Amino acid sequence: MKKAAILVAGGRGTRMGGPVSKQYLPIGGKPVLMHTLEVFHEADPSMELILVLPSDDFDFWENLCRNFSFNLSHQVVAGGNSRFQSVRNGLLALSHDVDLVAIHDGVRPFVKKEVIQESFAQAQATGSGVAVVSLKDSLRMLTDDGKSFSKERQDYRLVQTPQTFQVEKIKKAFQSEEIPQFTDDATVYEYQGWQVTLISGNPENIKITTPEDLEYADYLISKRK
Ligand SMILES: Nc1ccn([C@@H]2O[C@H](COP(=O)(O)OP(=O)(O)OP(=O)(O)O)[C@@H](O)[C@H]2O)c(=O)n1
Ligand SMILES: C[C@](O)(CO)[C@H](O)COP(=O)(O)O
Repeated sequence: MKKAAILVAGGRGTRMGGPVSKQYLPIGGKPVLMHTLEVFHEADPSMELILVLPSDDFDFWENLCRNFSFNLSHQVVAGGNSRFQSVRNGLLALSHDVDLVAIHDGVRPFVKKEVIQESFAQAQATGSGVAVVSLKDSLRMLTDDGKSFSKERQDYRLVQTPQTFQVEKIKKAFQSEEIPQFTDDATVYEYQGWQVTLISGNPENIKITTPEDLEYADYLISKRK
């Protein structure tokens, strides 16, 4: 089974702020995206790697790779105006012989290679493998009249990436017209009437979104050394 990964990094990181988009910021002395590409390569060195970036950033990324002597082979593809569109562009760039594809946020560098491997195993067996984690806090639902009521937290999961699929099915799913509910790839897949398979993610696989996340990312990297 030939595998590929699409790492989406076509966003602008508005919640992080700052002059440089978050996917290029250094953690542990190296840009976030280089960590993410490396863990996918470690999970399976034969995996095809596709990196989706804003087209304005192509030269910037090439220079970063040169400055960091980053030689891991990958294909760069132009992103779209939404995450959905960036994923769709990545899917269109896959080689024709790829059977399974992991879709992953480029700004989640702390995914464990075992989670990536399990997501591929489940996708091969069932069509999909979507990383989720349990909630640690209690949960409340807000009502229109300004009140709230508690919900059973064991009935819910927080959804991460990777979200891995059989290529034929996820390509078909992404032919749908985009709707606001498509905040992740599992939702696009499910919209076809197909059930997704959940796998256990790793809790430290955070989506680096705000400046506090970057501080936590630095802490996680420092613990590895
Ligand atoms: N048009 C877009 C928007 C988002 N993404 C990617 O989807 C992932 C998750 O999105 P998010 O964390 O929201 O990133 P941004 O859109 O960059 O952040 P913000 O919403 O704060 O602007 C990121 O790796 C981001 O680069 C993308 O590939 N193309
Ligand atoms: C795909 C995702 O990371 C799963 O949790 C999430 O839905 C992305 O949301 P965002 O609003 O694009 O950051």
